[in-house]
Amino acid sequence: MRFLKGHGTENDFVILPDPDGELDLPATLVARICDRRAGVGADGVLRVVRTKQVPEVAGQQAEWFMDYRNADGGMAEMCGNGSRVFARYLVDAGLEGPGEFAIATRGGTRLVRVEPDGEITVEMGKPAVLGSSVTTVGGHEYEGVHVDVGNPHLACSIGDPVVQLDLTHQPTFDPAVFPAGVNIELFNAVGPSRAVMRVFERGSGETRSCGTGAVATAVAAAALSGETTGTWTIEVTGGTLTVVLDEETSYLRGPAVIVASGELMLAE
Ligand SMILES: N[C@@H](CCC[C@H](N)C(=O)O)C(=O)O
Repeated sequence: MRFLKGHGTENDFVILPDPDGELDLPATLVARICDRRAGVGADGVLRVVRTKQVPEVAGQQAEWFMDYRNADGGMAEMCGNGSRVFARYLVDAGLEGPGEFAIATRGGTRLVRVEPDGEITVEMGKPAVLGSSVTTVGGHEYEGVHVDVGNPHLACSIGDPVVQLDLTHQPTFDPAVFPAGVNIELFNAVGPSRAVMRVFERGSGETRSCGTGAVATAVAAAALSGETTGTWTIEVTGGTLTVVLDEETSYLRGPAVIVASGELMLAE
């Protein structure tokens, strides 16, 4: 099985080209591929399949479907960094031209644009603010904003420096609010339009970046000053992302690179 490896601000993915939808990809195989010692190692898998081959998304107006899986093999609706890496692969492979095109995701169709400097912008849709909830990290309880970016987030502005947090264990969350689990962002607002964020992702643990989480963080950070729009710089462990919030939608911009390709020996 051919694979490629790529990342967006060090949120890393194994890319599996499967244009005709022939690949059987059970959760156990995804988990083995993502294993950082016994597999290739990644935060998730991006299966590249023609939209028309997948009944659940076949109605979307996009040639290619990003079948995203978390490192534990679970499916998620959307992945912001993965969308950029997916777009980078499509352009590098000559499957889409450079410029603007749509991709299908479980969270709906997303427009992507390759910028002149090589960064990629993804239109992320209008984030939904659904109230507040709490999490406990290292014995400290933090309140945050429940934001849906296609997938669920709890974005918490905290007084403690995020660099000091211990995110080696699953933070607590309220299963009544998040019955399907949640991605948890902890952030410090460090300027008028800038925040430093760490994240514990559903199905992947702490990652060095999360694109949907950066959008959720921008929404929560803006809300602190009573705003719903603006351009935010989100510093993550693996780099820097830019989030634009406007009245109708949101945009995520950042780098996306392919770093390797090869032949996968793992099989079910
Ligand atoms: N890293 C991603 C989000 C991946 C999905 C998430 N773990 C979930 O389960 O919702 C991003 O860049 O958005």
